[in-house]
Amino acid sequence: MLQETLVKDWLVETLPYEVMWLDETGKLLYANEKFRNRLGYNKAELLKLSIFDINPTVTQESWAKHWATVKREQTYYFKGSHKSKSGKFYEVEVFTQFFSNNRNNIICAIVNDISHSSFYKSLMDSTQDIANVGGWKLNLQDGSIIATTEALKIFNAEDSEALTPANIIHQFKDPEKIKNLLRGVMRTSAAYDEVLETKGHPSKFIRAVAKPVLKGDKVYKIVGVYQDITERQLKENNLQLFKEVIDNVEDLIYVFNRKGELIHYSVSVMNQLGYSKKQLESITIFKLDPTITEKWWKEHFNEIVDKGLLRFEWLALKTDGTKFPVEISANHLRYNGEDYNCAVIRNVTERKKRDLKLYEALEEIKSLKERLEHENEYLQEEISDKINADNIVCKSEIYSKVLEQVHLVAPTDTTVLITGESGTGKELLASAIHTNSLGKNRALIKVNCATLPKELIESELFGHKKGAFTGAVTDKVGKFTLADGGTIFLDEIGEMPIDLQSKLLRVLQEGEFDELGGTRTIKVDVRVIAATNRKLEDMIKEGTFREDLYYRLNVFPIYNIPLRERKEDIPLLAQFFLEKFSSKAGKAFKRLSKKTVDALMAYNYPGNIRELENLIERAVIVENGTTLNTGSWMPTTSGPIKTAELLTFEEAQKQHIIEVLKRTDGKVSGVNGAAGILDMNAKTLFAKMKKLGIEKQTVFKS
Ligand SMILES: Nc1ncnc2c1ncn2[C@@H]1O[C@H](COP(=O)(O)OP(=O)(O)OP(=O)(O)O)[C@@H](O)[C@H]1O
Repeated sequence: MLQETLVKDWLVETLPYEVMWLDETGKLLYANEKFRNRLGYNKAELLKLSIFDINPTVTQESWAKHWATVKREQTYYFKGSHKSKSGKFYEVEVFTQFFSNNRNNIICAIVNDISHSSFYKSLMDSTQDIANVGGWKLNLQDGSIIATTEALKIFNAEDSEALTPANIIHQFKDPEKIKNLLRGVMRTSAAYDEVLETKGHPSKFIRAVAKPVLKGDKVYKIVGVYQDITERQLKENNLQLFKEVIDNVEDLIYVFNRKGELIHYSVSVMNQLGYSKKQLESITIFKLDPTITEKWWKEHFNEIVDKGLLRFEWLALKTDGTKFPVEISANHLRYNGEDYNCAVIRNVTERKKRDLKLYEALEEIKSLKERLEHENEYLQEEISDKINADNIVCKSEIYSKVLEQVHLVAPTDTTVLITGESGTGKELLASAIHTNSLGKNRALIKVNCATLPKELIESELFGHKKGAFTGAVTDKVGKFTLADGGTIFLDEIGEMPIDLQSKLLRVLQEGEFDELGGTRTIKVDVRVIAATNRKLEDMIKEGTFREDLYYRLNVFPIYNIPLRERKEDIPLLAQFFLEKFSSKAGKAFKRLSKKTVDALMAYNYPGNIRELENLIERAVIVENGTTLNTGSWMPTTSGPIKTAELLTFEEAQKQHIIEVLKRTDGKVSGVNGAAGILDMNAKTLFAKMKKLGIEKQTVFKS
């Protein structure tokens, strides 16, 4: 029997369950080792305890009820919580059995700690783990709290005790808030569901949910959940940040669906267009802009879906009816199988204003350019006004008077004698007289008396018959015959040999002459224009020019003024030559710089207009650009002419020719010859040299 008791004791002690025996008063009669270990008591301590120590939620009243139930049912199963010696609670399932022996009644309870073991528990744990959710239950009767592992993990707590209201509030950044929430649920059964931020770095965002469990109208327990939503919250915070960024950008951002319904918009839409949040709640593109038709929207939407992105300009409409220019980037968005048009709209009013200003500035530049062109045209016109039909440039009053004389005498058949320095334009005046004369349709026959050898002048002027002199192999028609009915221009008349002068006088007086080597007298009706740079009066005195011829020629004298005496003409003449030679040389010159004009004006031009003409021709060759600037081509400015330095024109010509010949080593014609440099016909230069007594020996002697 004893043996049997021992075996039973041994069996109970080694059972894999916690076992305890209780009497009717709730006193512990026995507890096996497992039970003692779980609660943390030794055998002696344990035998002093009652059920009220082990489960503080049990009252005398509830124990009596429980006793009665177990007695009646004999076996009874329930779940509850036990408190260890250290004060920690843990959940248990209890199988109770009622024993009655010789009026000794006991309850034998087999207790199973289910806080860690059950399948459901582990399922719940992993669910909690995945969802970062931890549960807790606070018993308001005894202040005991049970919390799941996940709940402990969220707060880095070792045991449930850390989650009691007194402990938990200090975990949060705003302890007052959680305190109030807990107070609310305890006192007024107010459930809560809040997101609270914990202390610490980094902090956590915890969703705290709690509900009262009522017994009658009294809050008996609070069950709650903590959920770590830090990650989600941060995402939400970021999203919120993005949203704020979007809302705070200047651009308007709209998202429309295919139907044209406004799905999302930035706050700027309200600010800039004047809408309220409510007005935008269920608005469509058609209300936002009544100019948009359903058909247009459909096509536009499809185009965006097709191309992915469309950029265009538009006028945004404000609620007050005013419009402003915008630039729209419409993007295709595909989300959850739906197409959206996300439009970013930029107010371009300022840019447009700038564009307008730019446009206006451009227009102004254009009109200035046109004005300049007109001015240029005007200048051109002015020049062409000054260049008359005879290609004579004239601005000066003094020269205008000369031209007046030209026009006065031109339509008459009066003989004209044009005098003036070389290069002043005597030949040009002769042409002008001719082109304004009645015989203008006939050619102007020109004879340069200086270029012809003396012995040939007669035949040149009057013609000859074959055999008239040695070398006269054919008949030759003279220039007077050619000029019959028209005009003959006798240039350098001062070079006319004295013995021919009487023959010329006869033509002038009687309109007839005898053909050289012929028998007949030829009658002609010729208008004579003669020119000379020599002082004929002096020649008369010297006996080299017939006085009667002089008077016959000098019926209508025109004195051509040297350029230095009509400097006002220089700018126009220079411009005229610049254009003439520029187009001839294929250059781009359009104008002369002021400096160039000033320098040209400062020069005295012993060679007169011809010298200016040659100067510009040279400049056009050596320079480039559109504006002619001064350069090496410019002659050194001649200062005021001192009387003592003044040479006679002939002497000046002689010295100049000698100077040139020295440089060409006496070469007169051909490449690099003096005639080329002096811009003269070689024959003329030979004649001139002869006349001036220049011989090669003279050149190399000096
Ligand atoms: N007023 C002018 N406007 C434009 N060109 C002119 C003017 N006067 C002269 N010229 C030009 O100057 C150059 C010299 O003129 P022109 O040959 O008529 O002078 P000239 O007095 O006859 O000279 P020379 O006595 O040496 O024969 C010519 O090319 C001529 O076209």
